[in-house]
Amino acid sequence: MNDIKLALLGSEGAGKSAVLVRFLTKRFIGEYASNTNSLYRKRLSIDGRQLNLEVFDPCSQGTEARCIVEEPVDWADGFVVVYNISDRTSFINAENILQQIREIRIENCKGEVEVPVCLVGNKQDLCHARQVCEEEGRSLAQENRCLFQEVSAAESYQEIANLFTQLIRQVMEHLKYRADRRCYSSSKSMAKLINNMFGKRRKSV
Ligand SMILES: Nc1nc2c(ncn2[C@@H]2O[C@H](COP(=O)(O)OP(=O)(O)OP(=O)(O)O)[C@@H](O)[C@H]2O)c(=O)[nH]1
Repeated sequence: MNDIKLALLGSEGAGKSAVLVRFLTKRFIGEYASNTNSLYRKRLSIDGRQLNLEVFDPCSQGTEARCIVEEPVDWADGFVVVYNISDRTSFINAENILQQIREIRIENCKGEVEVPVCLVGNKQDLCHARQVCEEEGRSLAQENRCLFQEVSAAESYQEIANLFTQLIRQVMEHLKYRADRRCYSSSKSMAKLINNMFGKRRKSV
């Protein structure tokens, strides 16, 4: 059974909880308590594989502060960064968060910076009040090599489900790649060790 840990990041009120709850329950619930950190758990089956999904939805008051972002960046295997298409400030904040994810991963993961991320432009139903065009979201996602989708947690489920599924697939591949690399490098060190122990002796025979 795979364990997949995701973190939701974004401005206060961007609709992080709404997007997540839509994915987990197919329902839209208008209001959520926003003054606590929440950890959601669900068992899923994707491509025939059973997984335990954990999603951290941090209390976003003051998400701009780097210390709030740092904790989930260390913990998570993948990220969902949400902004509100009718709020440019939330888009600028999403841009900063993507940058912070990169910086913190560089600092903490010794160069292993590629981590699956999806950028979500929420509240697509408010397009009459749009402040961020879809193209801007797409190009920010391209710059950061992440998935991108505009959605409306209030009105639709399918796009959100597709996006999470794609992200979870990327996370599973990423975890496998990391495990293979660990395996390869430990078998390389084992080969080196064996060589050191026996190689020299063989030479002197
Ligand atoms: N019109 C519209 N409103 C939405 C949508 N998604 C969420 N909302 C509303 O936006 C407000 C904030 O939603 P939340 O899901 O609590 O946002 P959040 O990012 O988790 O907020 P914090 O927990 O405060 O950080 C609520 O009033 C939701 O009902 C959407 O797709 N369309």
